Amino acid sequence: MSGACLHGSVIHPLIQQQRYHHHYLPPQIPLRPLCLSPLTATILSSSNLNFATSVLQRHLGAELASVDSDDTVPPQNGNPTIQLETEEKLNEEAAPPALVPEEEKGTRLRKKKEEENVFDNRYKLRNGREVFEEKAYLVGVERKNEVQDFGIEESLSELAQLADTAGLLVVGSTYQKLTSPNPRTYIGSGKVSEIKSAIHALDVETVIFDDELSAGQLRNLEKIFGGDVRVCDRTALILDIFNQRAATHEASLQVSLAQMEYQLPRLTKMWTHLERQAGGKVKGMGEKQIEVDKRILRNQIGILKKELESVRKHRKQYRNRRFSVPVPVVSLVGYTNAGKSTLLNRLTGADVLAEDKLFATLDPTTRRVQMKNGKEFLLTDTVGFIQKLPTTLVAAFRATLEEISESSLLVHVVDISHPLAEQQINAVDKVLSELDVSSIPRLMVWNKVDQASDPQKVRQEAEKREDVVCISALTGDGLPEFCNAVQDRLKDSMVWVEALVPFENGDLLSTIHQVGMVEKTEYTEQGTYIKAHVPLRFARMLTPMRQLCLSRR
Ligand SMILES: Nc1nc2c(ncn2[C@@H]2O[C@H](COP(=O)(O)OP(=O)(O)OP(=O)(O)O)[C@@H](O)[C@H]2O)c(=O)[nH]1
Ligand SMILES: [Mg+2]
Repeated sequence: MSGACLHGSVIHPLIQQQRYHHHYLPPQIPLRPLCLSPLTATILSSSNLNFATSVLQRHLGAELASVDSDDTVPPQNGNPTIQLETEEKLNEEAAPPALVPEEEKGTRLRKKKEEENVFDNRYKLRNGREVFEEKAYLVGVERKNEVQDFGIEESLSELAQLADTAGLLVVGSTYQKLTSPNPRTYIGSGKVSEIKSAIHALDVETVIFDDELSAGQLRNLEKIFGGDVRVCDRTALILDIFNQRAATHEASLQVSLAQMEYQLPRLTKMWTHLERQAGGKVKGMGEKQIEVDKRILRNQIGILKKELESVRKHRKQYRNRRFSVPVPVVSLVGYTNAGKSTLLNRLTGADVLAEDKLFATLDPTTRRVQMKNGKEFLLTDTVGFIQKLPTTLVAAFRATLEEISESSLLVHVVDISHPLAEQQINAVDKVLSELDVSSIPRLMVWNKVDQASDPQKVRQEAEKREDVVCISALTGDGLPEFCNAVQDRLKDSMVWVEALVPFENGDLLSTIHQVGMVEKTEYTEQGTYIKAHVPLRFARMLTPMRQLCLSRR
């Protein structure tokens, strides 16, 4: 199967066994006439059951797609699974029953039962969904003559974490030092043979490369590894996690779009499949079909983009409404697993999922932070970043990340206890530079100080630096200092005013107290005299009163 997806990990073994029939991930989008070819449409997971069922029924015909009532594979978690009756299965059923001695039948049954038990044990609950724990083998390449922030072993260990988050069981890994990747197989032929042996020895089902592979490389490697071994890359793995995690309509749309854009240049497996089926005679047919599929996918991408545009408009309107009360917006950004959601939860009592997994958050969540001094700001939690984050993914999430570009302050949350904290900071800076947010003031927060090997030393180091606050979102340590630092930074983005506010403008005065930084209040006969830092729009509203104030002097 094509390296474009790992979705097989979320469906039952009957479908697993037909893996080479799956070509790309099912878009997690509402029902619309997606006319993928029958072979292409055979990707199913319980999460998009309706979508998949309808696609299958429409394109395979109702007799080929049915909700599974097969008692050998019980529905998982109450979610019905879909069983595909592929050509092989239909042929199998058509064949006359062979005569098998009773004893042999018993042994076969026992063996089947044992196999089923092994399969059963490999169903795991990940991201709130049941997944089939495939055995994965990781492969990386260290480029000679190139200085990388993340060493190869560190990058592979992060890849293992990603694989674990996706619900795979990592059984081994390897890497190779290369001057430049092999255009056919990415790695050298010796390494390919070594991996092939490992595949057999360890029963590997998926080989994951730490770097993005071309369609040709994916195809060649799958051919060499043979059987049902699938090959995929880091991007496909991240997309698979995003697919599992997407909880809202907008996130689903964005993930679908990113998946389709990733799959478009990689639509090759169908061709291979048809070729394999008919000994190359229908090669032309396969090629034609791939063109049809590409066209369908392109149309689908267009529809998705339009739909995202409308969601984006809606979000903008919502943001504009929110801005009618101009509470400053502070966005939390940072490497995945740094503790952004934990910080938001801690400060606002929100209930955002925070867990020791990568990419726990996909959707931005905004909550109001009320400080002890009565001041307020809005805090937005965003999707985490990671090294080697493909530009297509950053682009796909641009709509969500627009929240970041419209904030008054970016708080960069760092897991300071992580051995690669510095490299993670660089990776985040790199993504931020792609988002064009360089003009927004930033504050750096060193989180998880409680977990650092020498918390005291970390605190001392932070004190030396002006732009860093040390906290523990988990224990609450340093949070008052964090809020003060946020206020100080926000002040920098405001306008300094001295104004005389007439008593009849009492509402305005209280809003200024709420959103601005008032340094002096004095009650006079003409009104309230204030000295404050206020957001620009308030400075403009206060203009006539500022003149009043000047004439008072
Ligand atoms: N020891 C310790 N653990 C923390 C702290 N802050 C967060 N964590 C843990 O770190 C893990 C990740 O936290 P999240 O808040 O989900 O991280 P995130 O940055 O939102 O991650 P993504 O949503 O994946 O980008 C969780 O297991 C938290 O409990 C901290 O200050 N100290
Ligand atoms: Mg989070």
